[in-house]
Amino acid sequence: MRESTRAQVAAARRVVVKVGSSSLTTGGGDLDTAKVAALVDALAAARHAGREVVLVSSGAIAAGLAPLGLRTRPRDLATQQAAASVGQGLLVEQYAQRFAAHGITVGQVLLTVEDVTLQSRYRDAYRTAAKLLELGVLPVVNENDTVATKEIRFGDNDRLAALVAHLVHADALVLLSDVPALYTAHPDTPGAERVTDVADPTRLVGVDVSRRGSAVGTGGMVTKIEAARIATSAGIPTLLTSAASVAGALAGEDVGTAFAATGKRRPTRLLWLAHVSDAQGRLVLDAGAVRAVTQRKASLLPAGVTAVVGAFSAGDPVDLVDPDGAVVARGLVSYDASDLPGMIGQRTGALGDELGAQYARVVVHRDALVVL
Ligand SMILES: Nc1ncnc2c1ncn2[C@@H]1O[C@H](COP(=O)(O)OP(=O)(O)O)[C@@H](O)[C@H]1O
Ligand SMILES: N[C@@H](CCC(=O)OP(=O)(O)O)C(=O)O
Repeated sequence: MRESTRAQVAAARRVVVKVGSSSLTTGGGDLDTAKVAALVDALAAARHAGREVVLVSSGAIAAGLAPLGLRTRPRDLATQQAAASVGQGLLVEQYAQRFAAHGITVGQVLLTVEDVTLQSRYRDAYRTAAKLLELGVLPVVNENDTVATKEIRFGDNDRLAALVAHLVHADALVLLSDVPALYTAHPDTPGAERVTDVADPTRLVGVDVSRRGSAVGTGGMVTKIEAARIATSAGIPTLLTSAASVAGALAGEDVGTAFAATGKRRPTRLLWLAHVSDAQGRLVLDAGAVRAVTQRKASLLPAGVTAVVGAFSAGDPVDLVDPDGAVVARGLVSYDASDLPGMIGQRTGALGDELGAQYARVVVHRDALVVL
């Protein structure tokens, strides 16, 4: 029989643990040092048991509130970035001090979307993380909030954690929040029940995650489910529970919601493309091109495109849709939207003769394309 997801989490040698702002803050939204200490104790015990831990921690904005005299979490991006700039150092200082008391050194890793999407950058990010782990350092990861702009932000750390789990070749992902598990509806709803196991994402039909998360967190359960989907589709078992249950989760106890691994690993860049990016436009494909792209895994050629929708630039993610408008794939387009109308429907050879060799290229290369 296949090992249960909880047993896989318990056996995982390299674990990514993500903790949300809601689990690290006081009712007023400030950093709660007692909560940080409790988390550190549990993770230090895992480390001393010979496991490798990568911590993805939110809380930079929360930690910056008090020093800036802010009473509530700012809504505008610029003030959030300023708060994160002030708070990130304080957050890592907390971790560094607490882990040092257990004889563990931490290293700060701040990532942007590009670090896990551009091939050269994610190799660098992987190398750094691998070296830190080899040196016995516990990486503390957060989004590089101060430089990330709205268009290219993860926004919440749930999806970042799933991509980091993939990046560092983790054996399991543990998502910690302020609720013990995913419930069939918001936990305040009468009759809401714990979802104990999710064999595959189709089992979530009917689970209501529409209510927003806590006042300090971002994304609520929607982004946690999305993170679990990213990780499990890449072969990484995922457990969602409260920060208070982290030790139980790492020991394989019957806590939280366990999401079973459903797929195999694939390049990180393509994971991002499938799950995180916002498509900037659409290319409508004829039936032959749909078959070529989805079944033969071929590149998309100008001859198979019947219409172009949106104002995208070369390099942007676009959706590839079938003649009925259903999204079949997503890819990074090689041309600006304004270049395409003169090319579509034509054979690449003819285009090369007519417009020059640079126009004989594919519209979306198969290496920059993910079938959905
Ligand atoms: N079906 C559900 N099950 C559990 N929690 C839910 C559900 N729907 C909404 N939530 C909310 O999601 C919140 C956790 O998300 P969030 O505040 O973003 O946390 P974090 O800071 O840990 O990322 C919970 O506090 C809860 O209010
Ligand atoms: N990077 C931000 C975290 C964004 C956020 O709020 O994430 P989360 O609490 O995990 O939903 C911070 O450190 O404040």
